[in-house]
Amino acid sequence: MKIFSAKQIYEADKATIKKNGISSDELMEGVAVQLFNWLHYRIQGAPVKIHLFCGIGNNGGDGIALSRHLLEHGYNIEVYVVNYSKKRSDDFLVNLDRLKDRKVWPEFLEESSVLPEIGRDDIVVDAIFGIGLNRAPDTWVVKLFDHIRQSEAFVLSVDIPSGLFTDKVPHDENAVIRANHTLSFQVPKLVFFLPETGVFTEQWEVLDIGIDPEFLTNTETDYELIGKNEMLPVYIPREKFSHKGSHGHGLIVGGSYGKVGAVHLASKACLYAGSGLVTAYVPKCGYVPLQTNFPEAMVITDVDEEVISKIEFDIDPTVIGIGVGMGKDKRSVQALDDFLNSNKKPLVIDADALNILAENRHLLDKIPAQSVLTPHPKELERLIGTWKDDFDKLDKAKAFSKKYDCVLVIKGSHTITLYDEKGYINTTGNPGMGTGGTGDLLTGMVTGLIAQGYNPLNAAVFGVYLHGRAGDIAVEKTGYQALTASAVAESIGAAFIDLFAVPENRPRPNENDTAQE
Ligand SMILES: NC(=O)C1=CN([C@@H]2O[C@H](COP(=O)(O)OP(=O)(O)OC[C@H]3O[C@@H](n4cnc5c(N)ncnc54)[C@H](OP(=O)(O)O)[C@@H]3O)[C@@H](O)[C@H]2O)[C@H](O)CC1
Ligand SMILES: [K+]
Repeated sequence: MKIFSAKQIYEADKATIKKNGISSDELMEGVAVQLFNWLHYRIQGAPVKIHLFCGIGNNGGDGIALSRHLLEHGYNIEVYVVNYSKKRSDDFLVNLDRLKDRKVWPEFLEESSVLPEIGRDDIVVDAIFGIGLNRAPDTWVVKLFDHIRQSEAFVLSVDIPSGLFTDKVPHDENAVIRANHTLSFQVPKLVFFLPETGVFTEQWEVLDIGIDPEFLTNTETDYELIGKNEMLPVYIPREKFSHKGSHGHGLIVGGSYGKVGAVHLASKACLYAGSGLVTAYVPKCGYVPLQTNFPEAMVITDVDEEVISKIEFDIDPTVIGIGVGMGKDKRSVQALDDFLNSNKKPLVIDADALNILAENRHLLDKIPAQSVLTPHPKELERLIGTWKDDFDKLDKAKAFSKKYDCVLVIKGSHTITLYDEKGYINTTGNPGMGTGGTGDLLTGMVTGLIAQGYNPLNAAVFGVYLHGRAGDIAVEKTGYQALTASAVAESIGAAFIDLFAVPENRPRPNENDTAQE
């Protein structure tokens, strides 16, 4: 799903209005009906008090129009206009008049107003600011946000939590509404997925408000949200007469005394992701454990007992995943340097190999084009330097990806893969996956996908998706606390199968007809 900027959303509105021959008021009315249906379906006419806080622009207009529908269905509403500006949008005014025609006069809240009482069990609809926010809200409006927060009532935000910008991090975290749920129009906003700004809404959901499909299809965006629908077309089906030689050969280089398990996990994930063959290149101490515990893998050992000291082999791998459990011993730094001088194979670079690159920056010029780098936040900081906030981080990461022509995978609760100025935001995964070894699995999976013929960008985006999905499947049996990387690895197969699963509640052909008989 594409993630549009605020500017593109305004353009989409205009395109829809023109193409469908409707007015902006009609578009807003459609929005209000969608909002009403969402609420009505959930509260089913219950007499719960609903406080609607509306601004003076179109976000406020949405809230006022929703009030009318709630009123007409007998809901217990209280409407407030948060009068933060003398300006009014046309559609806000039209809807305010319609409400007044029905004998509802909202209370206008100003700086000096006594704030209304809100009960814990009430519902607050936040339609104060939408995507038109362009400066920090006034202090008295921030006090209102705080008053709403203190009430502990359920907060439903319209389009975006008020006070949240679409393209920057707010200076004051209290100057943003804390939403329990946000109903976002047509597309989610980028800020829902960044660590510093995603915290302002617990849940989000997209409402289809009928934006022109042609505009949605034809407009390129800087970010895309990645779910099953985006990954299905990327999947490369297995051909009937293919064999292990057709699915590539992944080589995993890494490990050091006490950290051979990382190579074990990465090699296993490489194979489970579909690589035809996998070889592990480890210090001598890794030979016995790998051969004993992982018979499917071939093993080549370094001349050194405990560290990687020379990366030399006489096999012809399709792709090499390097760095897991490797450590930063001087000999390994030299080995990586020498290896990069002669290597011509695609690379997936992780963990200590990234740290070595960060500390020996001349090595970055030697990585092959479209190498995949998979840093966690600390490793990323070593590579790109510190950042002011999440947006600055994305800018710096994009510049780094461009400079070194690499696919940069920024690991996090929503992992973002960057390449060629575009970001792919992952939607799978869970907090249980913050446990040792899961990063090694990702390295192995991306290596395994490249081995089979996925291009590096697709391998990174698909690998991240499948990795998270495998974690989501595994956690259902283990719970967050007991989730291990091994359990995630064992669910990689199920993550592939899940790509083709039909949702249980989708009616099968003629199922409804039969049910009526
Ligand atoms: N396709 C869609 O998604 C649709 C969305 N709709 C809704 O429209 C809003 C956006 O509405 P808009 O009127 O453009 O903006 P807001 O309602 O967010 O803000 C209103 C005006 O407030 C001013 N402003 C901005 N920041 C502040 C501030 N800190 N203090 C005071 N005033 C502020 C600003 O005007 P200025 O001229 O003063 O700068 C805003 O214009 C969207 O979020 C949806 O809810 C449509 O209903 C239909 C389609
Ligand atoms: K809002």
